[in-house]
Amino acid sequence: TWSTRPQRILRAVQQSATRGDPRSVVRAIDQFCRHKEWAMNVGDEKGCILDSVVSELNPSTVLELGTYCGYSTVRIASLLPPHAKLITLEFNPDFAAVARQVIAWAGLQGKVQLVEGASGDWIPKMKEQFGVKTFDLVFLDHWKDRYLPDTKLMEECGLLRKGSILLADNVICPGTPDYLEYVRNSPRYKSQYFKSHLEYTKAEDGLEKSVFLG
Ligand SMILES: O=C(NC/C=C/[C@H]1OC[C@H](O)[C@@H]1O)c1cc([N+](=O)[O-])cc(O)c1O
Ligand SMILES: [Mg+2]
Repeated sequence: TWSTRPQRILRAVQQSATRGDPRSVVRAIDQFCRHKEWAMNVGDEKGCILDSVVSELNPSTVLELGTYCGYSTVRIASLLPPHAKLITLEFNPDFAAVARQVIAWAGLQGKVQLVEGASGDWIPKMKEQFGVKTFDLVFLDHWKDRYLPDTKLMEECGLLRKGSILLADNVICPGTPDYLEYVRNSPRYKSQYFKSHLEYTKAEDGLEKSVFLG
């Protein structure tokens, strides 16, 4: 087929969602992924858990690791207070190109900084490049074997403060066993598992919410 799945997701947004209406963008992607082609967005079920964590925390600084098509970027950014900022890292340039357009369709480009590149390269540069002190919330949804090394890197770079929240997708499916073991057994975190399902399927998955204790 001539297009890629992210490009077909973007087309679905442009055909079915209203410019400037984040909820219609989220709905268009969920409809497409539920009825046309599965894709690795956090999805509507886990997305509601994500929404409740963001709304309760009301964060000023958010880091998302793994943008993909921008689905969770739009969900998070649409709930942020006026001066809050969301930095989202994406390694794959084709995903990043689609995500920029999805975020723009939702009218959220003013709240979102999409950075292309590897999380391991960018995390040490967050302070100098983006004037970030610490993150109130980090949403981990990138390569599953990068969750643990990147969490340790964020600790080492002083990007987490007492009360910072890590919210991790896919801790059951595809699974992040080394990360789970770390945040559940480290005295520096208080962890909680939110049981759910793999996006658009009946398979079990869930989100792990971990508070950094400093
Ligand atoms: O690999 C997943 N996410 C990591 C994405 C990795 C790709 O996007 C970031 C990087 O550019 C890489 O090319 C994933 C996979 C499944 N899955 O069911 O296979 C479900 C999910 O929710 C996922 O986030
Ligand atoms: Mg995921």
